[in-house]
Amino acid sequence: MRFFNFLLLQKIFSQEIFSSKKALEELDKYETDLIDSLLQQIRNKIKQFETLETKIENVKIQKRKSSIDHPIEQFKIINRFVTFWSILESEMEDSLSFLESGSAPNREDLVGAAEGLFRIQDVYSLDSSDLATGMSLGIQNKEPSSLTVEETLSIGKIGYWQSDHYHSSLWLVAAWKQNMIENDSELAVQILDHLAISVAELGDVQQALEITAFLIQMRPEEARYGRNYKYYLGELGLDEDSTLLESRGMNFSAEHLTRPEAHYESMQEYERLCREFSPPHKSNLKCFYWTGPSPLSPLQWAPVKTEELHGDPLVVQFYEVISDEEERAIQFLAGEHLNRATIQDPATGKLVNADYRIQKTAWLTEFEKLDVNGTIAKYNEKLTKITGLDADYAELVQVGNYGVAGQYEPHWDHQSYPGAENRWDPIEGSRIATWLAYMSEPNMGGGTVFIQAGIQARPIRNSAVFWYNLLPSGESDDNTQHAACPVLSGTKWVSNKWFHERGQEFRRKCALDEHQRNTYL
Ligand SMILES: O=C(O)CCC(=O)C(=O)O
Ligand SMILES: [Fe+2]
Repeated sequence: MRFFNFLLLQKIFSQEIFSSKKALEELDKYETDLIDSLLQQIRNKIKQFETLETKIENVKIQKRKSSIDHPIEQFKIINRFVTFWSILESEMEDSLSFLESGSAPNREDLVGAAEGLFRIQDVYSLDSSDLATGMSLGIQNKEPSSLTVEETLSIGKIGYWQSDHYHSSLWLVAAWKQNMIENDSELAVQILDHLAISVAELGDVQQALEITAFLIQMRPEEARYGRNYKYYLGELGLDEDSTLLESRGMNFSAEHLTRPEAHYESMQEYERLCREFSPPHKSNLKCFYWTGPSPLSPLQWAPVKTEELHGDPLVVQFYEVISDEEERAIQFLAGEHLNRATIQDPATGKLVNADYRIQKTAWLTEFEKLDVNGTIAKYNEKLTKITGLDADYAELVQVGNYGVAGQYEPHWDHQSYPGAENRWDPIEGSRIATWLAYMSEPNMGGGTVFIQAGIQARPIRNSAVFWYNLLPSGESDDNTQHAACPVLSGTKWVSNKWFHERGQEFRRKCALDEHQRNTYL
């Protein structure tokens, strides 16, 4: 249409217009076409914008109904920024400055969010289909978040591209089940294409063969499926005429597939303890009001509600030791300093992200410019009064905020355990004790488990867990290995204070017996 008008226009303007009626008639015709063409273009744009409007409205409605505390919602928002908003931006022919700023989520965030879902489903034994179609996960007054088939498929594909065929199979089967209802053949092909390869990679060639048979029916023109089919037949020692040994119809499954071996020894125990939502009652433990480690440090703060969580190693939880205002202030101060927790790569010496720790941390000094009320100094002072250890001989307050399914796998806080390469700084000594305060309460998950002690400390707001990493002799207490369970839903803020050995000599006298255990606070 446009091209036609252009030719006509060229013809008209190659002559004088006012001096001939014919030229005017042609101009008139051109204008009629121009009007039709413009109206058509505007109508197309309106239709396109109406479709966009519906899409955006749907996101708006969905956001209102669901909570960002839900891990599925966390995946969805990152996915929207990586896929949806950027496409929308080009359709709107207008740029969304946030997307160009470089701070918008990227593919790495999307992979991290999908891996977070893999982690919580493993640790808490959750089924992919249940997660995809909506589980409340302790979030009240909001609808459980669910995924579209496309989103479930994209989680499966992320697993696939990460060569994590176990999780890709679980999510692709979930997508397949969802798509049985919607019955979109293009999506069906994509799901089965990835699923066949994933299950074959895990050794289930029989199922790969059956899936490929369906793919051949759906896309006979795709030669690759024929080749794969032959390959799987060969693997199974069957010839082309043999009928399939099993026929599960279209009920593909991944339940029988086994998860690859854990990559560290204490993983099973870590996961078991994290799953213990209501811990077994231990009758030999006490609750009491802790009135301070007298006589060296007489109580100056207040009697503290204390619960023994374990006797040896001694682990206690102090309740109501941090106020809401203090929590808010510390979270605010940490805000601008939060950085992804890193570890030193032993090979290169560079700081790198570690998958075993999904958390952002910030170190707070007593001299933060924005700390107008001296919150950090007062906090340190309080810790000294409660624990009897000198907070001047300790690291700065470390504040941590966990990300999607954030966790910290089993570790020791001190470095003098057997096999540790670098013992602690000879001047400051090792981390004698840990104060771990919970500054928010996740809806589900996010407890701290102690592997050898076999306990889970609940992340209860305003409370703190305290334990000694070293025996009174100064030797390492190897039974203090602990881990942060993945946050299943909600937000987890913690703050740590690591007291060092030096400077505590008169506050915590060392024992003469090398093996004496910690029996008092
Ligand atoms: O967040 C937790 O529950 C534990 C954190 C921890 O162990 C650490 O930061 O060293
Ligand atoms: Fe720790």
